[in-house]
This record gives sequence, C-alpha cells and structure tokens, in this order.
Amino acid sequence: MSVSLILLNGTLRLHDNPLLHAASGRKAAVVILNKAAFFGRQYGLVRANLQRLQQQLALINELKAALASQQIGLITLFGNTVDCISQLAVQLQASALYCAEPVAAYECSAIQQLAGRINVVQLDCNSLLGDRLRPDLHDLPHSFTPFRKQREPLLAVSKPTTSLLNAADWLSPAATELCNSVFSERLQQYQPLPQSAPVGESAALARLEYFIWQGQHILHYKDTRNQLLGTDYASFLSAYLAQGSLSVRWLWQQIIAFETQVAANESTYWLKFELLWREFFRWQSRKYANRWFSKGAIKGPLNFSPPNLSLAQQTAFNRWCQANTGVDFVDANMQLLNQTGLMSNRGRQNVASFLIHDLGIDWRLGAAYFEQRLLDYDCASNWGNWAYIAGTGNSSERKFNLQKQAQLYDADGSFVRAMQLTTNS
Ligand SMILES: Cc1cc2nc3c(=O)[nH]c(=O)nc-3n(C[C@H](O)[C@H](O)[C@H](O)COP(=O)(O)OP(=O)(O)OC[C@H]3O[C@@H](n4cnc5c(N)ncnc54)[C@H](O)[C@@H]3O)c2cc1C
Repeated sequence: MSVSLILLNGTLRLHDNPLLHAASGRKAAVVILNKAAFFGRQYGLVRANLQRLQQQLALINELKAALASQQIGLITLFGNTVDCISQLAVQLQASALYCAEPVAAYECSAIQQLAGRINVVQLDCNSLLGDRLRPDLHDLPHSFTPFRKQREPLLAVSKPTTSLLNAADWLSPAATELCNSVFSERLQQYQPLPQSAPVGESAALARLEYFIWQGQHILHYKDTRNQLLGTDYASFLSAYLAQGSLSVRWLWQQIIAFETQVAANESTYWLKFELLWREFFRWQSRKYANRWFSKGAIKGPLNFSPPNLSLAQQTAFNRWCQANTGVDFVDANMQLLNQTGLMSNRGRQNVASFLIHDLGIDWRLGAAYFEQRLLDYDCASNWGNWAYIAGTGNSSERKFNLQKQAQLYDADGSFVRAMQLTTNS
C-alpha cells in the first residue's frame, strides 16, 4: 500500500491539526529542519541564532515524544524541503504529500516545486480565514481597516478538530527511525539543554489557560498591552502561534468561550483585533510573495540588491544591534531582545522607527536582525510590520518621536533602569 507523507512543519501540535486527520491509508509523519532558514545568511547576518535553533529542536523533540506516546513515529529531516521530500517519497514509495498551506514566499515556492513531482494536498491549518472564508488575493484590501471591516463580520471560525489518532494508520517510531540518522548526527551538537524553558504544545496550552482562564489577564489586555516589561501585560502567545504549536482557531474559540461564560469587554475584543492583524499580514504575504524582500517592498520597482551601507551607517547598525546607540529607550528594548529573544510590540515599533527614520538605514537589515533573534519570528508578521513602519508596505511611513514615546510608556524610567541593571550585573 502506498504511503502519504504528512509534513508537520508549521503545525507542530496534536490539537486542532487537520493534517493528522487528512489522508486515508498508511501515513508517515514528517518534519524538516530547513537548513537555509536556520543556517543560511541574509545581508551578512545568519538567519537564526543558537537560541532560535535550539528552540526549534526542542519543539521537534517535544512533538516526537507526544507522537511516540501514541505509538506514532516522526521522521525528522535536515536540508531543503524539495530534496528532503523528493528523496523520502522515493524511499517510502509515497504517492501524496499533505502539508499546511504555506505563507512565506520561500515555503510557497518549495511546495510549488514539489507539486510537479508528487500529489500535493495543502490545508490552511493556521489562518482564521481558512476554508470557505478565505479572501480572494486579487481583491484583498490594501490596508488593515477595510480588511478587518470586510472579514470580521464573517468570522465564524471553524471548530477545532479533536478526533483521536489511530496508530495503526501511521508508521511506528521504530519504522521511522531509519530515516532520521542524518538529522540526529548533524544536529546533535545544537541540542537544547534538558533544563531549557518548556516549549511546544503543552506550554502553549498552559499559557493560554493561564492568560485567559486562570489569571483572566485578558480582561485588562487593552489597557496593559503597550507595556514594555513583565509577564502578563500581553498574551505572550506569539511564539506558539508562529511555530504552530498553538492553533489560532482554537485560541479564537477560547476567547469566544470566555466572553460567553465569564465576561466580554473591550479588552477581550482587542485580543481578537490583534489576531486579525496577524491574519492581515498572512494574506498580504501570500499576495505579494517575494516582493516583501525588495527594497521598496510592495511599493516601487523590484530591487533585491542587498542594503548598501556607508561606513558610518555600518557602525550605527552594529551599535543598534548591540543595544549601544546612546538612546536609552532604544538600548533598553534592544537589550531585552538580545537577552530574551522577545520584545514588546511598543518596543518593536520604536526600535524599528529609530533604525529606519533616525539612522536612515535600509529597513530590511532591521527585519533580518529581528529574524535572527526573535523567538516568535514569523515571516509575514515580521517583514510586514517592518515594511509598514518604513512606509514600503501597507501604510505610509510611521515615524515615532522617541523622546515622547519614552515619556508616555516609561514615564518614571523604570523600564530603562531595569534593563540597565541586567546589563551591568
Ligand atoms: C517591527 C515589528 C516586527 C514584528 N515581528 C513579529 C514577528 O516576527 N512575529 C510575530 O508574531 N509578531 C511580530 N510583530 C508583532 C507584535 O509585536 C508581536 O506579535 C507581539 O508583540 C507578540 O507578543 P504577544 O504574543 O504577547 O502579543 P499580544 O499583544 O498578546 O497579541 C496577541 C497576538 O496577536 C498577534 N499580533 C499582535 N500584534 C500584531 C502585529 N502588529 N502584527 C501581527 N500580529 C500581531 C500575535 O500573533 C500575538 O501573539 C512585530 C511587530 C513589529 C512592530
């Protein structure tokens, strides 16, 4: 009997994962660590730092263990998607590939190439507007508000898929082990330490439970979401959503359930509002594909030549990366990014505006540095937001007055001081 390959990249979870229930017959679960996305370089910067690589490996380990507990194997591959899947398809005599419908241009192009070699079935597992709600890319509104107004009333988000898996349909852990050797050998040296912070699906569901239900922090989200430091001012769900260890449709349903069973206010609405921003950038990414990496992004002529910096700009860029610009508010935020792999939304807007509009540096370099560092890196949200602030994306340019922003959001200077203390300790 021929096998269907179920590629779980971007959907590293068991809950609400339509891919796990998609094919009939014999199935093999697969995940690929994309070599270029983690070890490649753009504009001289490595695309993922060690922390981000270790996080990805930990996620894969977690999924593997979760599947193994149900007697299901996970084939783990390292390389480029087209080669990995093509070789595996020959090895297992697979006739079909099931995968999440991609968003980033390089992923879309890989899946397109594979479609010429194997029967590819794509399911949109990670958008709110999946299935019958999907917008037509030609008519996609250019800015967020019309997009939201057009789609929001339609948002009857589909119910999560919860049915049990039948181990007999899947290649077992023993049967898949043979395919994994290269992955284990090549990546052994980067494996995360056993005591690393929890990642993956169980951590995602626990955070959701805490933020919405136990702590009810969702009730003050709109008032606190612009804070710069802390654990409960915002949801901190972005990394889980970006990696697909949390289903956005599941999250949406949980917010609605909370609104129905406990309370609904402006804050509970606002979390959905922000999820629509994520949604907006996903569809914009699909629409404009590679253009997001052009200097003028979705405006102006295509120009993929790398950023060209004067010596002074190169020094300024290095200082920005090292949290050493001399502007305390910028440095504190960059320090936070460098130490934790995360930064508040307010902080991201400010450091981006500073790099682009005050230092006059090509926005793509900032986006590339964020890509390297952010533990919630998401191609559409990152490049879309950077272009937005630069004025090359879905908005005219956004220039922030750093002094005013610091006064508004760090009036007593406690954020800057807290970050300075961590630098000096
Ligand atoms: C320059 C810049 C780069 C960014 N890069 C990324 C990135 O790589 N990955 C990423 O997930 N977000 C990115 N964002 C958006 C936003 O800053 C983060 O999603 C948010 O700070 C994550 O924290 P949270 O989960 O606590 O968010 P919350 O405030 O709790 O929001 C809930 C969810 O809504 C979504 N969301 C919120 N704001 C935005 C936004 N502006 N754009 C898109 N989605 C949003 C996220 O999925 C987030 O998890 C970027 C923003 C800027 C200005």
